[in-house]
Amino acid sequence: MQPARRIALDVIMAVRADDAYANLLLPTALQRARLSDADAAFATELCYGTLRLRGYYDRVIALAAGRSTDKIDPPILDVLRLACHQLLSLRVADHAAVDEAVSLAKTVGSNSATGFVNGVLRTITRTPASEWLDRVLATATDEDDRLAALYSHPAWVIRAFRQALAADDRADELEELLAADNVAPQVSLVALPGLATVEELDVHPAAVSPVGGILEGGDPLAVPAVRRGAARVQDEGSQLAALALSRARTVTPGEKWLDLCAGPGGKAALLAAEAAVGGATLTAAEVVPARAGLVRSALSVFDPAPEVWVLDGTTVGDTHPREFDRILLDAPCTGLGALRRRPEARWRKRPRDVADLAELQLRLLVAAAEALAPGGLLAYVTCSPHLGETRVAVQTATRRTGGRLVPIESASVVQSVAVRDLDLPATNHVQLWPHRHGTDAMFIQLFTTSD
Ligand SMILES: C[S@@+](CC[C@H](N)C(=O)[O-])C[C@H]1O[C@@H](n2cnc3c(N)ncnc32)[C@H](O)[C@@H]1O
Repeated sequence: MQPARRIALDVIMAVRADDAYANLLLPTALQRARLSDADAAFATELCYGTLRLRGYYDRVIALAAGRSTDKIDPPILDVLRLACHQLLSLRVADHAAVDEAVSLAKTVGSNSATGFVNGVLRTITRTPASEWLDRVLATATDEDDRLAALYSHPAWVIRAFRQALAADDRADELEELLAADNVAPQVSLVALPGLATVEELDVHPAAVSPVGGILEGGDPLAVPAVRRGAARVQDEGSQLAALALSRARTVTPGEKWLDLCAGPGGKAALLAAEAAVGGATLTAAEVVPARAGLVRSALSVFDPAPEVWVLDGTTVGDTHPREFDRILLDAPCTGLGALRRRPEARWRKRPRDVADLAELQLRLLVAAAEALAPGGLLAYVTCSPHLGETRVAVQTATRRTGGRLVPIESASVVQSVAVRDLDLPATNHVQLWPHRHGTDAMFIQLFTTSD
């Protein structure tokens, strides 16, 4: 049995059974197995590809097996999904994919299950991949179901994306967005100002960020600036979000900045660098102690290192009223804007998560508003384009703060920071998109106060 397939199956099963995160589990598993670069790349493609396209493969499996996938033993279903990815997307030789799947099935199921896997996969191999697609699409009940099948997204996520795109007058870009979610992003790096330069990273030019670059393959730790903590892996949308706050206006030395939801510390590191260059002081807060530890380690490259508080951000208005000149609220959110880099996330989130998170986002926004000094700047950021977490949150927070929080035109700020024309619509906020900007779908709204 090939170790790449074994590792991929183990990770896929852990994601399903234990709510594990593939992007945390897989690198450790690969390191432990000491695979060659080629085998590690194969295991990664098998694992991420299978998790992403699970929705489509389940439809093929149901047709080939003649039964609904919830009637299939979950570990056996995982084996079938893994084989589907090889047969339908990677065009691995039929016999290799089927024989290896049967061997894997023996380790997780009964003899009859092994026969079942063999039978279902032989059925799949008898029909070309393009015809399976036609057959699956023929079963679609409506347009949302067709898109759900074709792009392997839950239908409720498709509806949320359609609404968010329509609100930006981009309704006709839905399929481009869904397709972009199924392509693994390139690795982008940020050079922390004052500690490293983009030139010394020796990488390809960034798509939009003035402090970023793109690493085309290879290990980020091979870049010396990354090894010494002066550069980090960071999505370019996140870079623009942090810079929108730090560069919206000139920094006055002595300004006090707060990153209210800082874990694991990516934006905090960029803000700390910007603060140090401008003579401001950053404090980072995070409610989960272990994540506050990650923030501390992200900030340990600075001397002096910014303070990190373990703090429930919803209380900051009471404990630190009118104290901070700039606040970043990178709110806990569904992460629907980062589906490219979190292959299993689309299947894990539920519509009710949006409602729970929206309430927390509002409480954090209201608290941040109270902690903001008169005339200060607040950046509300999510890596989700869901309107409930973006525009609706902004409108509700504006009301709930009795008008103290005043949205300011953010598109021109973000555009002025970016290195190329972002073609942003004339809206108050900024919504970035993977298919347009090559970034996660970050939402950015800057606010000031009315007093
Ligand atoms: C979207 S992440 C922030 C990502 C971070 N800014 C970065 O760039 O690395 C949101 C963070 O908010 C934290 N969080 C959730 N509820 C919080 C609360 N009530 N107060 C402070 N932090 C909270 C989560 O634990 C999570 O680490």
